[in-house]
Amino acid sequence: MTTALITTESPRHSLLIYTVGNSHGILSEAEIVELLRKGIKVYILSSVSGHSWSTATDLYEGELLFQYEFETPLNSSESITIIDGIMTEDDKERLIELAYNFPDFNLEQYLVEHSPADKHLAVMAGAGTGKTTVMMQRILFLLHTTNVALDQIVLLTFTKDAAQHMFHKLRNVFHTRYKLTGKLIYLRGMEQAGRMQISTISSFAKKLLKEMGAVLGFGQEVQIRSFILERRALIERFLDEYWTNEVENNSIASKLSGYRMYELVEQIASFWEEMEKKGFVGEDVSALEWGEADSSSRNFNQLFRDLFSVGEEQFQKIKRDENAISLNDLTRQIDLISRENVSFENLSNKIKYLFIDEFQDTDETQIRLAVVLQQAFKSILFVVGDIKQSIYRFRGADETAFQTLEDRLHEIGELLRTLPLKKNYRTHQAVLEQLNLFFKSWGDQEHLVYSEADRLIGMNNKGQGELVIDRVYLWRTANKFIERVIAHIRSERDRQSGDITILTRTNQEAHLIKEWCDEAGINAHLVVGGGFFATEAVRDFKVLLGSLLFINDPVWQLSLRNTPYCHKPIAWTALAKFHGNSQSVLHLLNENLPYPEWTDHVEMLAFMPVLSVIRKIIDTAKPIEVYYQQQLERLRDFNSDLDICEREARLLSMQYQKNLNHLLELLHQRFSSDFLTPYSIFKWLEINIATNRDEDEPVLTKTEDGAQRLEIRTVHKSKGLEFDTVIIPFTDRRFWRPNNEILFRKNKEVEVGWKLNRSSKSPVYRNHLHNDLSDEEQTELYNEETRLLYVALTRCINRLVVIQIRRKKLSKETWSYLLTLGEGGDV
Ligand SMILES: Nc1ncnc2c1ncn2[C@@H]1O[C@H](COP(=O)(O)OP(=O)(O)OP(=O)(O)O)[C@@H](O)[C@H]1O
Repeated sequence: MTTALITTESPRHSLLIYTVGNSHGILSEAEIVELLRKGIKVYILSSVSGHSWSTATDLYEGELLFQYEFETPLNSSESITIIDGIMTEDDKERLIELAYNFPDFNLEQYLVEHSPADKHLAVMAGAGTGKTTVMMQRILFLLHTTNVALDQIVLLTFTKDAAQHMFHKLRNVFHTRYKLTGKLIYLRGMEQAGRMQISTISSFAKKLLKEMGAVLGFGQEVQIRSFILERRALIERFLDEYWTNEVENNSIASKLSGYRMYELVEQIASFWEEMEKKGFVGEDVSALEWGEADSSSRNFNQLFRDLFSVGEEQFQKIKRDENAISLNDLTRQIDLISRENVSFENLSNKIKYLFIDEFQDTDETQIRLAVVLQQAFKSILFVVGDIKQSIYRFRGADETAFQTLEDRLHEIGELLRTLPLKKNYRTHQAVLEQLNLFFKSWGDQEHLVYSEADRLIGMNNKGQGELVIDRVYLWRTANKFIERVIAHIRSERDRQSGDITILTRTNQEAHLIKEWCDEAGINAHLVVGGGFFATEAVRDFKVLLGSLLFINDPVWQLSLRNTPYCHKPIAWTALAKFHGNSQSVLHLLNENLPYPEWTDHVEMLAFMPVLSVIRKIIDTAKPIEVYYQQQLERLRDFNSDLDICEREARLLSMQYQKNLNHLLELLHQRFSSDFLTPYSIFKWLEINIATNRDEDEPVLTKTEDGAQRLEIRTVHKSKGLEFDTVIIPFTDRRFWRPNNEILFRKNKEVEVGWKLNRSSKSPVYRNHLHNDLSDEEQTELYNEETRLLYVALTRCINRLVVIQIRRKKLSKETWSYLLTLGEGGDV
């Protein structure tokens, strides 16, 4: 038994008491409350019943600060006291034994959170088991028990969304703690969270590179660019020369098999990008092994071998000359810096603790980056993830991330301990029980790395949970299916006020659902990656700029009259009588200004900075209010319930405003110069609308909209999140494999398999290695689809609605088929 003398002063982070003789241990209730008020966690496991706690402890219970469990009978007869997780091996063994008797006490989480501060730790655990939650608690543990400052902790994750989510979670943790304790350390935490290094791995690498780039020949102001055009130009030049020589030799041109130049350029560019995503850059590319090919494909094989090796060399040179690198090889560049044995000493921030969430999605170079940083700063690593949720294979991640990290650390004499978590706090027990059956069947069939140890133990039994599998036998018409999906959405909305999310595999499916919802007058928010520049707020803003620039162009002026920057819209039909006479149209438009001060604002552009004029226009035209009215009118055509229409219109206009603010923020970031003109903004917008698929739409937070949210997301965009109700509508779409593909296998050297197939009617070209790698790829693809479905199903808290489409002959390559496996394969 630990005989530490407990005073209310001694614990810095937590106190765990197993008590035999008295219901609340060696401290009085008042002393316990005093500890809680200081932000010290208290766990009391008691074998004596009868203590009813005053309401003072209630506050702390829901916030993971206080836990009291009472259970009988117990074998263990001696009391235990553990302060800040420090315990002897003996205590630990007894605690493990005890934990069997206290199922609501989460020993696994306790051990992760309190693991010694100087040890690397990997937490590999299934969905909803509290990986992110325990990461936040771990940060508190470190703040309480070591002298680390928040800016010495780096938190990395994989997507911008997840980074934002993590930031909000951490701020919330500090906020709650501050509310409960009033302690300054938490208030400071809230303030500092904004300055902490919480980011995606690539933006973190970008920052490092800016500081360290000189070593690799990059200047301080190194740029990160996509280089799409430069790379294409390189390919074109290479093909031109290749083509010319070969035509002179009268050989290859005819054998490049009907491909047009631009098609080939496109294809080669996309293969090149794939290589980069998988981390093959510079010398790696010249060292790739292309093997042999049949006579019909031999020329392509040779072309690729030659082109990539020469092209990559030239590409590297361009990047250096331009003092820029491409996004995909960011972490790799850092890796190169480390190989130059550069000291990281001069970096502005030291990294004492490096946390990485969603670790299963890191690729090999990123793992090396973690190891490089560990070595450079002697950082302690804390990585969490779930290989069953590894869904970024296309970016180079695979299921081996944890093992690779362990191996790399081992090589430099560091030890990575792995701990599991098993209790799932997210999904209602009733739903989870059935989900476990699916997961087990996929594990049995080796589609998922899953064993009995991965079985999730459901802790959520609040309210009612339900898994609805709506088995739909092939619908004769598409309309019937749409009706069914919409009926589900409506009925879930009527049922409860929690968030509802519709999850799809692809962006295209998400857009389809959005269209169906729009047509049915249901306001649903589409959250797919990179949609920002396609939003109404951005398009309307472009029209505004166009009409400021082209003041005598009736098309722009008329378009403006149909945006919320105009108070009285003019219908296109009103112009019919002018029979296309642009002067007359312009005359009419000038008589109907968008709003009274419009002409003054146009004139201001001559002497005021453009962004100030735009601000004035927004303040005067009040596009958000106009947009609200427009939406309200539109919605009333669908729905007679005014309250509902007003609510939906309010949500839509809040989103519009959020997008507009985001755009203005981007403009400020992008254009800091005084010489900014409307034309430069216009051009920038035009390019981004046409090409930018990376910028995400900012999402309304729960507190902002305060109402039930209905969202449509791809599964990739749902990573790390949870929703009261999840609806999964498309389950019969066949897993998709591209016609053209490039595959890699790492043996002694890296082997490349490629396949070209323009359409189902054209011939297939491939090298022999592609034949070898193709089956493996098929299995990988299947397994990744299974993992994607695993992520989708595990996002739900209470209700899960899956529309399972069945046909007489159901393709095995569908989610529907995977779902039948869980029911014993009844297809
Ligand atoms: N000990 C706990 N007690 C109560 N609720 C908890 C506990 N741990 C986690 N939770 C809750 O369980 C839910 C899932 O937690 P979290 O998001 O941290 O899991 P995760 O393992 O990161 O999930 P995923 O991998 O699926 O994204 C959250 O709502 C969280 O607040």
